[in-house]
Order: sequence, then C-alpha cells, then structure tokens
Amino acid sequence: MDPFLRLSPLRAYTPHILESKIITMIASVLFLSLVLGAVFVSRSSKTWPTSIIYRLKRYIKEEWDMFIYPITANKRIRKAYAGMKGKPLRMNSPESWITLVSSPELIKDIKNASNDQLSLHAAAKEILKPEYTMNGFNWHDQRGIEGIGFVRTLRTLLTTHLPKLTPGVRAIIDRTFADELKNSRSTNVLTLSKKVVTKISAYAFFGLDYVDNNEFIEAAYYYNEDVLYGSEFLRMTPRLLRPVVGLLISKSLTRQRVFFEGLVGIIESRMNNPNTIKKHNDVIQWIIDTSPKSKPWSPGRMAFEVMAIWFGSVQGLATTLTFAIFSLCEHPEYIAPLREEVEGAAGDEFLINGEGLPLMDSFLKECSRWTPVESVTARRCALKDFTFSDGTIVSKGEWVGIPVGPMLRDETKYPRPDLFDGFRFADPAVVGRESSVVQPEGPSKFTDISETWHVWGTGKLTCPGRFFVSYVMKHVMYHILDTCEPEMAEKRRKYTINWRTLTLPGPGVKATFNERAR
Ligand code: HEM
Repeated sequence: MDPFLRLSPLRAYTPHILESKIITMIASVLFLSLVLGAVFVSRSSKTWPTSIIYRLKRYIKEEWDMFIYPITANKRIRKAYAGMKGKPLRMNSPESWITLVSSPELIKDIKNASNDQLSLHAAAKEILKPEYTMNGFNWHDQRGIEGIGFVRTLRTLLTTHLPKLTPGVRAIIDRTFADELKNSRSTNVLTLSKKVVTKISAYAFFGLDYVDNNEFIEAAYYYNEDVLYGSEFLRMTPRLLRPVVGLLISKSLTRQRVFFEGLVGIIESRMNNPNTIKKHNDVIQWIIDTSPKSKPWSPGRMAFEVMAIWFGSVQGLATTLTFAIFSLCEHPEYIAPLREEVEGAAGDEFLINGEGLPLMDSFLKECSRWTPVESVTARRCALKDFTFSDGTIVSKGEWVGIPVGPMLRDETKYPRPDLFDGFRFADPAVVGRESSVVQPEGPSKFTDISETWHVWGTGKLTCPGRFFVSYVMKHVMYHILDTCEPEMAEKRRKYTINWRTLTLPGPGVKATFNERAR
C-alpha cells in the first residue's frame, strides 16, 4: 500500500471540555492571587488604614487589568500604536513591562542588539515554560550559545529539498481531505489544517518510516496543544506556586514524554547505524548532522531541539493556513483567477520546482496582512539594561517588541488598509488588471523580508521555516482550488477570537468544501 495512505487518523479534538477546565482553573488562580495579593499589601503597608485601602484598590485594579489582559491585549496594542506616532511606548503585560517600538530607527536598534543584550529565548521561555511543557527542556537565554544548526537545517537544507517532497505531500493532502470530508462536506477548518500540517510536517521532519506510527504521530499532534494549554495555565498561576503547579502539569502531560522518547529512539537508531545504505533526508537527520561537533549533543539534547522547532512549525503554520482558507471562502471572487493560475503554466512549474504562483503568493501575503496570528513580533527580554538610540531605557528583565498587528493596518504603509486586496503585492503586469491598490514599495513575495514586513521577524532573526510555510500553504490551496468549491458553513459570524496578542480561529468555525463542478 502507498505509505502515505497509511497515515493514522487523528482523534477529534474536544474544545468544550478543555474550555470548561480552563475556566475553572482561571477562577481558582484569580481567587488565589487576590488572597495572596491582599495579604502582601496588608503586611507591607505602613500607614493604616487609608494607605492599605488605597494600595488594595490599586493592587486589585492592576491585578484585574492583568487578569483581563488575555482578552484585551489586542485592543490595548492597537490603542497603544495609534498613540505612538513613531515614539516608543511602555506598557504592562502579565509577563513583564514591554517597550513597543515601530519607527525604522528603533527597530534597527533591536536588529543591531547583540544576543547578550536582547534575548528572544528568554522571552520564549517565559511564555512557553518549556521546563514543564517540553519534557524539561531548559534552553539557554542567549541564542547561539550551542550553535544555530537549525537555521541551516530549515533555511537551506529543507528549502532545497522541498521539490522532492511534492509527490508525497500531494498524496497526504489528498488522503487527509478525503478522510475528513468522507461523512460531511462541512468541517472544522482548524482541525483539518492541523491534521494536514501535522502529517506534512511529520513527513518533512521524520521521513516516511514514522508517519504511520500512530502513537508517535498522535503524541506529536497533541503535544502542541499540551504546550499551549499547559503554559497558559502556568502563566496564570502566581509565580510562587509555579514550581509546584508546573511539576503537577508536567506529570500530567504524558504526550510530551511519548514524543520525546519517540524522537530519542529515532535519533539513537540513526546515530548507531551511520553506515546504513538508506540515506535519510529529513529535518531530524539534518539536526543530527548540523549539531555541534566540538561538544557533541546527546540524543536527548537533539530531541529537545526538534521538539522546540516542531512546536513553532506546526502551530503557526496550521493557524495561518486556516486564516487563508477563511479568506478564500470570504472572497470567492479570487477563486477564478487563482484557479486559472494553478491550471496554467505557473501551476506546472510549481509542481516541479515547489515555488512560483505569483498571484497565489500575493493572495497568501494579503491573508497574513489581513489576519496576522501575532500582533507583537521581535519580542525580546533585556538580559541587561538596554538603551535605544533615542535614549529610551529598557531595564534588565523588561521586554521590547514591534506591534506588527496594527502596523499591518497602517495606511501610511498599506494604502486602503481596510480593504482586502488579494493581489496588492503582485506585479500589475501579472494580475492583468488595474489593481485597486498599489503598494508604494512595488511587488513583493510572501517570503520576502523587508523594512515594513515584520511578519517573519526582523534583522538577524527571521523565520527560516518561511519557505516551507509558503510551499505547504500553496499545495493545500492548490488542492482546494483543484477539487472543491469552498465556502464558510455559517455566514455572518465572527470567525476569529483574540487571546493575549494572538488572533486564533474561533472554536467550531466550519467551512463547506463541496465537490467542484467540472
Ligand atoms: C506562518 C507560520 C510562521 C510564522 C508567521 C513564523 C514567524 C516567525 C517569526 C516572526 C520568527 C522570529 C521571531 C522573533 O524574532 O521574535 C520566527 C522564527 C523562527 N521560526 Fe518561524 N514562523 C512560522 C512558521 C515556521 C515553521 C513552519 C518553521 C519550521 C519549519 C519555523 C521555524 C522557526 C525557527 C526555528 C525560528 C527561530 C529562528 C532563529 O532563532 O534564528 N517557523 N518565525
């Protein structure tokens, strides 16, 4: 049997159970923090009783602001950006005070900062709590201390290997859509995207030998959700209680262990048999090959590296793909021109080279502008006091960031920003019509990095997986255009929710993929 067709079906995700658990957990954490806060305030107060009431009120207000931050963050960041006018702005967040910057000069300061000044890794550790959610991975605060082999792995080796994956990727997409739509043509778009992205990523990361290992692939799929929910709960837990709660969480999240042990098994078997005839061409092999030679890593250390990349890869890609499908359903006028493109010479070329499709490229870029998953990028924690070129000081332990979400709706950067124009980034000669919007900087590609496009990061630290993202999204869109007539299952509802600085697909949002009439 075709090995791609043996990929395991994944169990249905049950959001309502998780949501009710989270609500109970949130309520307990709020109650506990108020009690602890009140005790702290009364003990530290000197003048009784006016001062204690004032402090208690202030404390409750601050705690309340931080408690509702997860649902107000996006609005607060939009409001902050509207008032910034190129100046930095310092705002509070549950993790830390954060100084937001948007002018090219100050963004350049973030770009030029050294790894021992501003750290992505320290900020990511605070958000994801990997010591509890990623089987105990406690990465260095400073990027690059143990090498950056993963950049070559993803940016160079994976990108050049993509065309070879095409037959397998197409079979995976075909199979996953057929399975998912076999009983009903309407399906939860996020669930579909996660399944297809998990399977394609498993193929690119581990090769074919493991993609039909049900237990392993299921652990890999649910591990992402465990990291998200586990770290979310820990962020709401008072700092003092985190080590104990973290320990309990890490004991209960068993899938991170199954995934970790599966990865260690693969790595050990490859390292113990270096001279086998079979040549592996996948992310796990390239992580082994590019790992530091002077101080060799253990299989466990390599497994941690894969777990961290896997989390960043699957989660962001599945969400971005979901939004692109939403946009295609909401703007059916793009179906005909995109279909014409994939059915023409550009489509043939894409199937051979794994790149191209300029109209689709622009459409996907506009989808990212329209619904960016993150509204703050280039989050960095100051490992020592940091001074911007305008004199703004960020104290050690505080964060900096770029408010990318509102910047993507700024009319000085994107003419008619509240208009979805799928071809605004394409060359007008290719579009073949006067576009309603012309970008001042001229045509650009989805994967391009620029002074105004911070979706992939900025400066030295940009996403090395973006070519994989573009490749996978184009293949899935190609399949949809080729075989389906997509539309939202329920019209006139809100399709997204905001959580902290993230925009996520709303729970239960479905699309209908009726068979294409030929
Ligand atoms: C649409 C999906 C994705 C988006 C929007 C995205 C965005 C980003 C951004 C903004 C950064 C820089 C972080 C910062 O400066 O704060 C980044 C870094 C990174 N991304 Fe992605 N990413 C996506 C998918 C992927 C995928 C699929 C992979 C792997 C195959 C990946 C691997 C990485 C890695 C390893 C880094 C760290 C780079 C470094 O330290 O040099 N990403 N990504």
